[in-house]
Amino acid sequence: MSETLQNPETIGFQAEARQVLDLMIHSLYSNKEVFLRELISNAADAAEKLRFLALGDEGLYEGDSDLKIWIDVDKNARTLTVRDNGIGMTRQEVIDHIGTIARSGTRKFLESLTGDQAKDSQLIGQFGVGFYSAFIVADRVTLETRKAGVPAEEGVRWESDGQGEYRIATVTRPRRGTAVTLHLREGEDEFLDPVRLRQLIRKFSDHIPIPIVMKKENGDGEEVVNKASALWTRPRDEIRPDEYEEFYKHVAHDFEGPLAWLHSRVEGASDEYTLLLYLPRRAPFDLWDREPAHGVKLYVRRVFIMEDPKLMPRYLRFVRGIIDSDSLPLNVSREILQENRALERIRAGAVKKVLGLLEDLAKNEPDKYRTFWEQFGTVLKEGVIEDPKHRDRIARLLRFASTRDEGGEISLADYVARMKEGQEKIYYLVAENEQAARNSPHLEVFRHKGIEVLLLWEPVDEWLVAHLTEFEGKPLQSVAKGELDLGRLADDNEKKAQEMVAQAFQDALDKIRKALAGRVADVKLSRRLTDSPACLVLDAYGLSRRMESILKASGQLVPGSSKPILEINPKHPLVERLRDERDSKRFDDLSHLLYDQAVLAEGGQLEDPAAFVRRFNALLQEALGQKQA
Ligand SMILES: Nc1ncnc2c1ncn2[C@@H]1O[C@H](COP(=O)(O)OP(=O)(O)OP(=O)(O)O)[C@@H](O)[C@H]1O
Repeated sequence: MSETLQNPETIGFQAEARQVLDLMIHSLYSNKEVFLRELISNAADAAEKLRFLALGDEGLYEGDSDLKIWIDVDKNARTLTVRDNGIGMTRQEVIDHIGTIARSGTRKFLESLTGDQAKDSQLIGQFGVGFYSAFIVADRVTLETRKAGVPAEEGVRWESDGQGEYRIATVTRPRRGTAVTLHLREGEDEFLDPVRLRQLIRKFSDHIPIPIVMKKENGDGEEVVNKASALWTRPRDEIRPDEYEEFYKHVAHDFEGPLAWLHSRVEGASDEYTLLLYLPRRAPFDLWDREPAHGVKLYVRRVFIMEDPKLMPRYLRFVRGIIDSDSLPLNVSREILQENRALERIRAGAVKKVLGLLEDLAKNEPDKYRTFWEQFGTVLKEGVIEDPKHRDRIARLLRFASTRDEGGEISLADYVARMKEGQEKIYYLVAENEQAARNSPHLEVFRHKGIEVLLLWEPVDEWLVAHLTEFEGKPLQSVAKGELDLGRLADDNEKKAQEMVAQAFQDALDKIRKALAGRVADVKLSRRLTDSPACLVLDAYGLSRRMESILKASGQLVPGSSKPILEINPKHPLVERLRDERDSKRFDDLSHLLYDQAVLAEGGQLEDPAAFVRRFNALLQEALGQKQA
């Protein structure tokens, strides 16, 4: 390396980078050989990107279209080099892609660490180890690169010891592509051993569709070490599970193996394509980002075209893998693809297959399905809203918590199968959080009568139930909206008794309405409550409070918010006390307290907490005073 360095610059990593790097080195040390997979994976991606761009501009090949990855060792210098003749990088790209370890989500990632090495190593894998895994075995890494199609003088050299900064300079590089040289740490000599390297390449990178080349043992020329054929083109029964798993780690940039996969060749009337699609074991950090970094990769006749999260609908955005089409034109651009009919058909086919895979897991591998649901259930729920065509299939895949089940694993089919004699509806409750759901006063009558209620508390659930109005002909009914309608489950004797009580409470109801004017739409006697004194109920079509606050938080205008109905339990001693209260000030205070505690029981926020405390203390003092007297 004797060329002159131009424009040398020393640049510091971001604040969190050192931490991420230290952690990676420590937590991945027991799997240190993964660095090789990561570097080869990047080199293969670079080759595939060039192959695609060269479809439109042959000149990018600079006369060399034989794409390869070379692995070289220099025993004297104790270096290992992974080199490719792929797309290469400009100086700015090196700064942006290689100089940036800490990307979106880094802080969240660091906060999620537990200090437990085994757990943290899984987390860091999920975060994406990539290029920086080189520092597990190297105390200095040099990267030289030159972008395809730019002059040789615009090469770049990047070097770092991973200690907080890197140096970058412009160099002359006649060869296009990237070479990453690892200056191995003391004791890492196994990575200078060609036999060991061959073994690792076959284990991790056999399926890489680009030839990986090493010098022959006898020093006589080069040889290809891997199979170098696209895995998905091989017959299913000839592919071992570990080959599927290694391929997943490469396409998905995941450190852990997949949860499940499907490999299928579709030969339709007008399209032929192959799907190799995977479900990850764990949700990635950017699952909730608007623009996730990764998605499914599209190939046309084995040529990589693009990686696009939009190849799958949003509610299946966790799916990874490849779609390889025989029928799309090779010279497609991203824009054309967005509107391509054939691609639309392929996407529709892929969605069906993924739903099929999920159904299969749910039926035959419930443990795996449980893992899937824990990681991605919230995302799948969006499908009910987003994909009306498959609403029924998706509804069958949903899992819920219920008043009968602590584990959150009830399917709608389970629920329907154990509905009570005479029960016509699927009852559910959407609450602020799990506790508020489980302890909600709205459930009292249902518990009393032994009717199961599904419990929901995720933000997406409000939308879910707005779109999922029925399942197998059974309407879904909120237990917190509208008149309590138990249909044929209602008891005639109870109805009569209630009419009698209503008479006795007429005056009291009027007075409470007056006391709470402006806060509630109405005050009624409750048939839902057995233990609590009061609860709030919404108009059958009104927006729930929670939906209102979600809409407000997302900056949307909420039309004149609908006030709730206060339902009171005439059998509760406090309510009886209120009915007989003659002091109008105390009557008012008690009425407000009933309302406020109904809000609190829902997990809601009081509009005027100070007033609540004042009233509450006044009554408390009175009660205590009475006791002392
Ligand atoms: N050999 C290479 N040739 C060209 N570009 C490369 C090469 N290696 C890395 N890059 C660029 O640097 C980026 C970062 O690589 P890195 O391995 O750190 O992360 P990644 O592969 O994007 O994702 P992950 O961290 O999830 O594996 C790549 O996305 C690519 O743009």
